[in-house]
Amino acid sequence: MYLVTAQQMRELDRETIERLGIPAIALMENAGRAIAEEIIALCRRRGRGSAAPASAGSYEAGGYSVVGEYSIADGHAKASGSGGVDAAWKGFMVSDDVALTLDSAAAEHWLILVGKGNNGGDGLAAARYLSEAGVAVTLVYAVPPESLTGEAALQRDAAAAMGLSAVVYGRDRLDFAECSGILDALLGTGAAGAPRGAYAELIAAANSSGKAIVSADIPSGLNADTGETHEPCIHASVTVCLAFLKRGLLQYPGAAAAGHVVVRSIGIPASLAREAGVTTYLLTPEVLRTRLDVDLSRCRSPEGHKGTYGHVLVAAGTMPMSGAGLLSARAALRSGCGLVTWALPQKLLPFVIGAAPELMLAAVGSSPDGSWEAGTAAELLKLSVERDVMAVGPGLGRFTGDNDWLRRLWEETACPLVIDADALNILAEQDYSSWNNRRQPVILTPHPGEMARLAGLSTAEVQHDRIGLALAYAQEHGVILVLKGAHTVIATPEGQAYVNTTGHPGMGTGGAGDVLTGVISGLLAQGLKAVQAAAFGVYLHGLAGERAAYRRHNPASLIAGDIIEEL
Ligand SMILES: NC(=O)C1=CN([C@@H]2O[C@H](COP(=O)(O)OP(=O)(O)OC[C@H]3O[C@@H](n4cnc5c(N)ncnc54)[C@H](OP(=O)(O)O)[C@@H]3O)[C@@H](O)[C@H]2O)[C@@H](O)CC1
Ligand SMILES: [K+]
Repeated sequence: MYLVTAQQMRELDRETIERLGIPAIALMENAGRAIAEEIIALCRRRGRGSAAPASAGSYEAGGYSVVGEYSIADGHAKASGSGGVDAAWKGFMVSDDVALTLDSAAAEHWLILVGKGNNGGDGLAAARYLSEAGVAVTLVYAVPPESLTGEAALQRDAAAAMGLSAVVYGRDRLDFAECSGILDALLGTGAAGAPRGAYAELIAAANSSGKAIVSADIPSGLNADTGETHEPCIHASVTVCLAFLKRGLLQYPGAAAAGHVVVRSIGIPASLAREAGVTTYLLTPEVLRTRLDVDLSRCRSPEGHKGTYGHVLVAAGTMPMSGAGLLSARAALRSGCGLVTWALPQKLLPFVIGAAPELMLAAVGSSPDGSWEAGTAAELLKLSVERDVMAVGPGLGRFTGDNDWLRRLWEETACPLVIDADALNILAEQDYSSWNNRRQPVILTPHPGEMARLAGLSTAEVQHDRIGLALAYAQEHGVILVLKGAHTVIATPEGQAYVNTTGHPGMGTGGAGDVLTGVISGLLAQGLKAVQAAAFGVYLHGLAGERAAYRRHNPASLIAGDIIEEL
């Protein structure tokens, strides 16, 4: 599933209209119908006492979900809002337009908040379809209807010709308490800055009404690219995103404001996005399989042995943070690699022997306090010769000469490197673009604080547009970047980005990142390419976190070791 910016969306709209010759009004009709169908589906679910959309084709994590029109389970197209028809043959049958049929329509009254642009036009089209389904609607124009132009004006006239009731905000009486739901069609991808005037007042009133809100395309007040929420911003139950998923709907806080996101086709072919060079994707099983060529079954050869599945070297852990190394090393084992060697300061050895009997231990250095030393680089380089990947950083601490230490590993190891935690902090002090001889890929796995140090930004600036930053950093530095946090972003030096939605808020616990480092390293050792290992590792780590959270009486009890056990 593609992720697009507002600018890319405008270009794809234009391509569809100008090159394919599909009239803009047809796209708007499709959008209006899709929105109406999702409102009816929401009304039905409310009637059944459930607020969540159907699960077919949905990618869900921690209360956030994206629902597509295609089932990821079987690859068959499924209309996400349709109710289904009895397939058994009972002679000649005529069925109604099920997706636009609502038994409880008489109990519904929706306010349609209409903005001046095409987003408002989508809302007006949706209002007609809802009215046809028997739902009472009242159009609430944010601006005088005469100021609408183009397709939105056509929709205004069609709604008026159908006799739909309409009020103009600020001129006519309006009572949110009288409605059963609100369609937010105020601002879409053409919005600029914080909502102004009547738009701001309507958004604030809608939010405080306590009614269910469905947003057309994006919640009004959201920056469609960055996920920044302006003041005010609609807090939707459902967002019916049109044609392609907008980046801002996946990035927090926008992802929280959007509620459940349903992506609906409106007649813009996906092939246009590919031709236009859109290279940002939602990380789904389908994307893993088809774009990244990952074998999701993780099939193992009947003739395989431990040598078949690769050998990870983990350089990690100090006396006060030995657990970080242990978690990474154990996670690498659980990811399916054949062997894991944990290189650790000599002094730690007696304390960790037996902690995970499956691990091989390699004591390095001779510091009396169990910290790392610059001289261990030579020992690690020797160890790395027989290994397929080196993971460096978890629980490493800082030490004299650590800059040169990391530089040697970077320049002299002949295997892929996964760099995490304090090794990232070391890197942040370097102009490592001048480092040489790196032929094998490097994967950096920063959390937002580490990313801030790497990029010379504040954490808030990192979080402002995680996708944009990850893409820019990975391309500039020639690394695969795994920007951790809610909806981890994986960006490649070639300019692709994948946004993951597996995971659970309970995973915000010490050591969860160390586990991820181990998983990615273990997958690399098994022969996955760097981008495959990074993306699949993040995806599996999130799934394991979800399973671990659901096993607990309360997800807050989740600890990093639980994630390893669910891998
Ligand atoms: N054929 C197509 O293109 C298709 C488009 N589609 C739909 O169109 C949407 C994009 O439509 P759009 O480009 O017309 O912009 P849109 O978001 O409706 O609003 C822009 C208007 O709002 C105003 N305004 C701006 N910022 C403001 C603010 N902060 N506070 C207050 N007002 C503000 C601004 O007015 P101005 O200030 O310039 O007078 C401007 O006129 C897209 O999200 C999708 O829903 C789909 O149906 C597919 C086919
Ligand atoms: K909207």
